[in-house]
Amino acid sequence: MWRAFTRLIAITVESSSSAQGATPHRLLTQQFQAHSHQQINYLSLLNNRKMSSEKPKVVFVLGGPGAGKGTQCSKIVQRFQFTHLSAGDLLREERAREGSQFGQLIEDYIRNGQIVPVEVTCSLLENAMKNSGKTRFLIDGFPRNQDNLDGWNRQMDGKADMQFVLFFDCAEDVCVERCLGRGQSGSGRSDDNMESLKKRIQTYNNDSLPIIKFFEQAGQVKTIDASPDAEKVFEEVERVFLANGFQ
Ligand SMILES: Nc1ncnc2c1ncn2[C@@H]1O[C@H](COP(=O)(O)OP(=O)(O)OP(=O)(O)O)[C@@H](O)[C@H]1O
Ligand SMILES: Nc1ccn([C@@H]2O[C@H](COP(=O)(O)O)[C@@H](O)[C@H]2O)c(=O)n1
Repeated sequence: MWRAFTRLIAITVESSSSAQGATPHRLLTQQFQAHSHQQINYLSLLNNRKMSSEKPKVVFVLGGPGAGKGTQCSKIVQRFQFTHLSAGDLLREERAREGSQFGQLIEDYIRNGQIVPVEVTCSLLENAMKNSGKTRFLIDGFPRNQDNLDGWNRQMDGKADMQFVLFFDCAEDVCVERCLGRGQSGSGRSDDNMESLKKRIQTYNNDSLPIIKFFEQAGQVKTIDASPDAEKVFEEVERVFLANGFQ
């Protein structure tokens, strides 16, 4: 049944432009919701370790595609005691995992620059948090839309303390240039190309920016100018972490 479902997804993506009033995302999500309930539990079963008794501290790291989130997270990990969990990396790992029931679904969403249903992503994040045995996390590229945010609140309620949102503010043309540069240097990513980038940027503007605005209104966003070189950007990042009590 699942194979039939994933085939259906591929067909849906191809043919959805002709479907009246139905975006590829809406169709993919509807198909996912209709079939996912019995499939999803195995992700929760992958790990039955308990989280450490200390409630984990979480920093959400957001910004446009290619803004430099991953680059800065590596620097934060070196300087402060944080564990970096990239939602995109976890999804790519799950896509590549032999026997994964979500591989094709994830690939379809990634190639189309759309956001994978939160049940998959949040389970991957929670499992990774548990597996690490650590208590300070940079959660990079999440929450990316309302579904991500609602899913996190549902699944992680009372299980983690969000400290702040680190927002890398970067002009669209700079983001595009960085992603294309990354593609040319052999990232191997199926979405570091102009066609996917247009969709990723659209998703970012339509779905991710409202989430950043929501956190901003709650006074939880630390905005960093991501346009200078990576060392300069990190000077600002370091200041934010020190000012928030991290050593
Ligand atoms: N401040 C910077 N100046 C110039 N290039 C940068 C800077 N930061 C990162 N880069 C380069 O830009 C590309 C994208 O960076 P990175 O992978 O960190 O972005 P990202 O925000 O994590 O991207 P994505 O959301 O697509 O995963 C990489 O090739 C990286 O080396
Ligand atoms: N919360 C998320 C994060 C990512 N994705 C998908 O992965 C793609 C790549 O993400 P990066 O952060 O590594 O750029 C992204 O375009 C989405 O398709 C997701 O679905 N949900």
